[in-house]
Amino acid sequence: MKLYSAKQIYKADQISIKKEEIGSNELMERAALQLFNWMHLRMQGAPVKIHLFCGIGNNGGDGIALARHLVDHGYNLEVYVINYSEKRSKDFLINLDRLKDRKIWPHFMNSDDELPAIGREDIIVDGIFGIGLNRTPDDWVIKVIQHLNNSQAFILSIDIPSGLFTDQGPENFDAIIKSNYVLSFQTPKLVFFLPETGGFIEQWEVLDIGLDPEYLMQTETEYELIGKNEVLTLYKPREKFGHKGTYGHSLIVGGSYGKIGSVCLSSKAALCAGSGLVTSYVPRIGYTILQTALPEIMVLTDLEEKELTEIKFDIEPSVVGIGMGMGTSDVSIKAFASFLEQNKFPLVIDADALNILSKKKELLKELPEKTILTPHPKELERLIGSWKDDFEKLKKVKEFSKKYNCIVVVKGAHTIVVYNDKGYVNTTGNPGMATAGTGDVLTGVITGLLAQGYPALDASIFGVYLHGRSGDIAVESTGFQSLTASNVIDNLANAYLDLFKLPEQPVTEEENQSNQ
Ligand SMILES: NC(=O)C1=CN([C@@H]2O[C@H](COP(=O)(O)OP(=O)(O)OC[C@H]3O[C@@H](n4cnc5c(N)ncnc54)[C@H](OP(=O)(O)O)[C@@H]3O)[C@@H](O)[C@H]2O)[C@@H](O)CC1
Ligand SMILES: Nc1ncnc2c1ncn2[C@@H]1O[C@H](COP(=O)(O)OP(=O)(O)O)[C@@H](O)[C@H]1O
Ligand SMILES: [K+]
Repeated sequence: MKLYSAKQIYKADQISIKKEEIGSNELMERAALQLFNWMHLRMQGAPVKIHLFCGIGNNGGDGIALARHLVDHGYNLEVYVINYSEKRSKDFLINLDRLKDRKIWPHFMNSDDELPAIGREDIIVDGIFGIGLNRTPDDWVIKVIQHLNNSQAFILSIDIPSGLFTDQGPENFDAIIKSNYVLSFQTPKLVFFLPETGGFIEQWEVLDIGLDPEYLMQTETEYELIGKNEVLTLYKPREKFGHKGTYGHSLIVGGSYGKIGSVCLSSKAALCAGSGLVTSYVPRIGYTILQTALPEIMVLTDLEEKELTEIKFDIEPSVVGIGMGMGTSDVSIKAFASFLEQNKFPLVIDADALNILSKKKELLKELPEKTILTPHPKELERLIGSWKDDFEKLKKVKEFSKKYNCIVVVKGAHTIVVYNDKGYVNTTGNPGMATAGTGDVLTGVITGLLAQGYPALDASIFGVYLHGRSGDIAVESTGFQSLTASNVIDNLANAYLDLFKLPEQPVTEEENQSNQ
């Protein structure tokens, strides 16, 4: 699913109005009806108190139009207009008049007005600011927003939590509504998925207001949201006459005294992702451990007992996944540097190998094209330097990707795979995965996919999705706290099977009767 920018949404808006020969207030009416239907389906006329807070732009207009439908259906409603500007939008005014025709007078709130009492069992609808926010709200509006956040009532936001910019980082985190549910028009917004701002959205859903499909389809976006539909097109089925050679040979290089487990995890993950063969390359101390833990895997060892001192092998792997548990001692740095200088195989680079690249940036030019780097936030910071907000971070990652022609997997709750100017935002995974070794598993999965012939970008996007989906299936039986990296590997099989499971279909009346 494409993630459109505010500018693109406004454009879609204009094109739809022109093509369909409708007024902009008709589009607002569609939005309001969708909002109303969503609420009405769930509330079924319940007499819960609804506090509807509107701004004076089109987000507020949506709110005022929604108010009319709620009143027409007998809901228990209080409407407030936050008067933060004199410039009321045309469609806001049209809808305000329609509401007044029904003898409903909103409370117009200015900077000195007392804030209304809100019960924790009430519902707040937030239509203060939408995608038109272009500066931090005034202090008194921030106080209103804080008042709503502190009320503990359920907050339903129209389009986007008020106070959140659509395409830039926040300047003041106190100025943002903490939404329990966001009903977003036509497209979710990128900020819903970024670490700094994602916490302001508990759940979201898209409401289709019928913006011009042709424009939406033809328009390229900087970011795409990756779910099952997107990865299904990447999946490569196995061939009847395929053999283990067809599915490639992964070489996993890493480990040091006390950190051989990381190589076990990556190696097993590569195997379970479908790599035909897997060899692990470790210091000698790892030999017995790997041979005992993973009988399917071949093992090569360094001459040194406890750390890697030379990365040399006489096999021809399809891909090398390198760095987990490797350490950054002087000898291992040297080993990695001379490996890179001679290497001709595709690479997936993780953990200490990333830290070495950060220390010795001159090595970056040795990376083969489309090398995949999988940094967690700290590793990323070492690699590209610090950032002021998530948008600057992504900008820097894109520059880095272009400069070194590499793919950067920015790990997090919503991992973003970045290549050149484009970002792919993952939707699978859960907080149970914030546990030791899940990153090693990801490196193994991506390496295993590359070995099978997936192009590097596809392997990264699909690998991140599968890894998260395995974690989601695993957590159903482990719970968040007890999920381990091994559980993620054990469920890779289920994640693959899940790709082809159809969503549960609603049971029809006849089927229901014939089952009785
Ligand atoms: N195509 C779609 O998806 C459809 C979208 N629709 C809805 O429209 C919403 C966007 O509406 P919008 O453009 O009128 O902007 P909105 O967010 O209501 O802000 C209002 C105005 O406030 C101002 N302003 C900004 N920051 C400020 C600040 N800090 N403090 C004070 N003032 C500030 C700024 O004006 P300025 O003062 O800069 O001239 C801005 O224009 C969208 O989210 C959706 O709900 C639907 O109706 C149907 C179709
Ligand atoms: N809250 C979360 N939601 C979803 N995925 C998460 C969350 N926290 C961590 N993960 C995933 O778990 C993995 C952790 O990787 P990393 O920090 O490198 O762990 P390690 O170094 O222990 O292997 C990443 O793939 C990350 O996306
Ligand atoms: K809003």
